[in-house]
Order: sequence, then structure tokens, then C-alpha cells
Amino acid sequence: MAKLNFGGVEENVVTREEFPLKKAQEVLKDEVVAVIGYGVQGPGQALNQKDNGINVIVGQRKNSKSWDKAVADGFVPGETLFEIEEALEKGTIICYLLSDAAQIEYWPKVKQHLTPGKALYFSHGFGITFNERTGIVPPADVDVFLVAPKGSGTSLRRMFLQDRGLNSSFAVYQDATGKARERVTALGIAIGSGYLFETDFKKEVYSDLAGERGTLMGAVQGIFAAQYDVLRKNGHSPSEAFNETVEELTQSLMPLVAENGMDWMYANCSTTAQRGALDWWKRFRDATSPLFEELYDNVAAGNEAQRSIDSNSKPDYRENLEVELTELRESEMWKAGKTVRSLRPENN
Ligand SMILES: NC(=O)C1=CN([C@@H]2O[C@H](COP(=O)(O)OP(=O)(O)OC[C@H]3O[C@@H](n4cnc5c(N)ncnc54)[C@H](O)[C@@H]3O)[C@@H](O)[C@H]2O)C=CC1
Ligand SMILES: CC(=O)[C@](C)(O)C(=O)O
Ligand SMILES: [Mg+2]
Ligand SMILES: [Mg+2]
Repeated sequence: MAKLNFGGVEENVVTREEFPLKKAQEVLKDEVVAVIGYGVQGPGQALNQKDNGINVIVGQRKNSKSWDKAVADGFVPGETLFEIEEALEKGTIICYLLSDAAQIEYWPKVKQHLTPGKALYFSHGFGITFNERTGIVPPADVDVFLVAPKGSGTSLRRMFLQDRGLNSSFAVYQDATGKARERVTALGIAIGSGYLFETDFKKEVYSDLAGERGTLMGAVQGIFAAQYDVLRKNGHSPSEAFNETVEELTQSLMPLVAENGMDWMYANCSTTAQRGALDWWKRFRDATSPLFEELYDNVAAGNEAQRSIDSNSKPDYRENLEVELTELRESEMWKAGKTVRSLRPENN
């Protein structure tokens, strides 16, 4: 394991150089990896493993869209695609990739098939960390670990196909066989991770829930909406407000940040912009940090987990989410965005 220096702090990182795919294939050669659930992470992880020569099967409810998708993706019913229970029985490593809420409902069945020596794999610290709410308490004689790709399953697959890897966190919760670490590392490489960052279940889920509610998804939409509305109230057109809020950020400036950091993006903008951004960023930090504190406290108290369990356990949870996604899509800002996107050369 490589020790790398992150801004002055040393951390353990597994690199593909020290744990190449060949080694992962060797470690997993006698395993049947059962990917349970074929939503967003399921396809990415199952397809990458299949392409990496791992013995992978998929468990999914028959007569569902996800079943049909698995078939379309090349999984063969009766050979590599099974009903959930059958896959649970066949798998020696159970990749539990139902939604976090659905994992609660299926847990009694999963537990039944966790015979000694098998491994239970998650892509989130949710079920275990909040086990007082989820009831997910694995037997002591199985390995329990996670690999959590730090991004969408869609990106995991896309980056794999581009010969790049998406970075993932990994953690071992329970090592019953003495091989948990080797198994989890091999799986991390096999699903198409670039680098593997070590963490524990609680840290993974706290940071993940905070991040997605915060800057990654919740806060970013909030700050976009606030700026867009102020521009519109002051007489700017939708296209001007959208371009100055979203399009320039995603198309021009964020790629520069991704490539070389914030200071470099700033340095490639005007000195006028630099002066203003350097003056204003700390005020935005100070204005939002109480909200981030509140968010983290709610995550740590289990309130965010509970809200997600309650809401996503309802039979009509998909339809309800769709109503809210439609509201976003139908807002003036994102309708303006649709028109702006249509002007990109790749879209016309
Ligand atoms: N979506 C993503 O890209 C990421 C997800 N994760 C984690 O990976 C795990 C899987 O997440 P997703 O792929 O987003 O899940 P998802 O919401 O796409 O659902 C996965 C599968 O569960 C099935 N499912 C839902 N409710 C069910 C029920 N009541 N009974 C039977 N099957 C049901 C769906 O049909 C689907 O095939 C979660 O722990 C999540 O936190 C981690 C990183 C990113
Ligand atoms: C994509 C990801 O890592 C998230 C945002 O945490 C999630 O989908 O749960
Ligand atoms: Mg995440
Ligand atoms: Mg998440």
C-alpha cells in the first residue's frame, strides 16, 4: 500500500500498479461474485467485472425494467442472470447493490444465504452504520467490506471504457476469513476503480451523505438557483442568466479546476475576475458554513438516513422522486439550459 501525502497528511492508498488486474483475477478466481440489484451501480460494477474476466452473476427481480436491461447488456437468464434468491445462493461474494432502502426489505433473505466464509459487499456504509434503523447485522463468520465508487455508476462504466478508473473508498468492517482485505482490494480493482482510498464504514457514509446533500448535488443547485433568480429579477434574460450561472462553469471553468486546481482556474481568468472572486469567496464560505454544520449534524444524528429510508421505502417512491425531478426540469433555469445545451456542436 502506498503512503501518499495529501496536503501534509499521510494516507494509505492502493494503486493499480501495486495491485494489478492480474492479481485481482487470481484472488477472485474461485469466487462467484453475485451483484444483487441492477439499478445504477449494479450495471457499472457487473459489466466492468465481466469485462475484467471475473466470474460475475446478476440477481434481479424478473419482470422488471432492470432485468430487461441486464439481458440487453449481455447477462444470460439461467447462466449469469437469476432471480435474487438464486443469485444469493450461488454467490460466494454478495455485492448488495439494491437501493439503501430496499436493502432493509431483502435483508432477511440475504442473511439466510450468508453461510460461513462468504463475503458481504456494500458500496455504501449506510446499512451497517445505521443498523439500528436498517436491522442489517451480518453473522460473525462472513467477511463484510465496502468499495464505494466516488461517483455515479454511469461514470464508473464510462471511465472504465475510456481506460481510466473512477476513484473509490474501501473499508473492511469484519474479517472472518483472514482474507477480507485481499478480497475487497481485488473487488475494488475488478469493478474498475482507479485508486482505492482507505476509510471505515461510518466515515464513508457520513462524508457521502454530507457531500451529496452539500456541494455535489444539493448546495450546487441551491446556489445556482439563487444567482439565476437575482440575475432574472434584475432584468437579465434567461440565456444570459443561465450562461453566467451554469454553462460557463461546467463547460469552461470547472474543467480547468478539475485539471489543475482553483488557483489555476483563477489565474486563467481576468485579473478583474480574480480580484472579485478572491474578495467574495470567503463571504460565501462564511454564509454557508452554518448550513453545512447543520447538515453534518443531521447526518450524524441519523436523521438524513431515516428520511431516506422512510421516503424510499414507499411503494410509489420512484413516481414521487420523478415529480420532484420534473419540477426541476421544468423550471425556467433548466429549460433555458436545455436550449443552451442544444446549441453545442455535439448536439446539433
Ligand atoms: N447510484 C450511484 O451511482 C451510487 C450508489 N451507491 C450505493 O450503491 C448502492 C446501490 O445504489 P443504486 O445503484 O443507486 O440503487 P438503485 O436505486 O438504482 O436501485 C438498485 C436496484 O434495486 C432495485 N430495487 C429498488 N427497490 C427494490 C425493492 N423494494 N425490491 C427489490 N429491488 C428493489 C431496483 O430495481 C434496482 O435494480 C446503494 O448502497 C447506494 O448508496 C454508491 C455510490 C454511487
Ligand atoms: C454518485 C454518488 O457517489 C452519490 C452522489 O453519493 C450517490 O449517488 O449516492
Ligand atoms: Mg457518493
Ligand atoms: Mg451517496
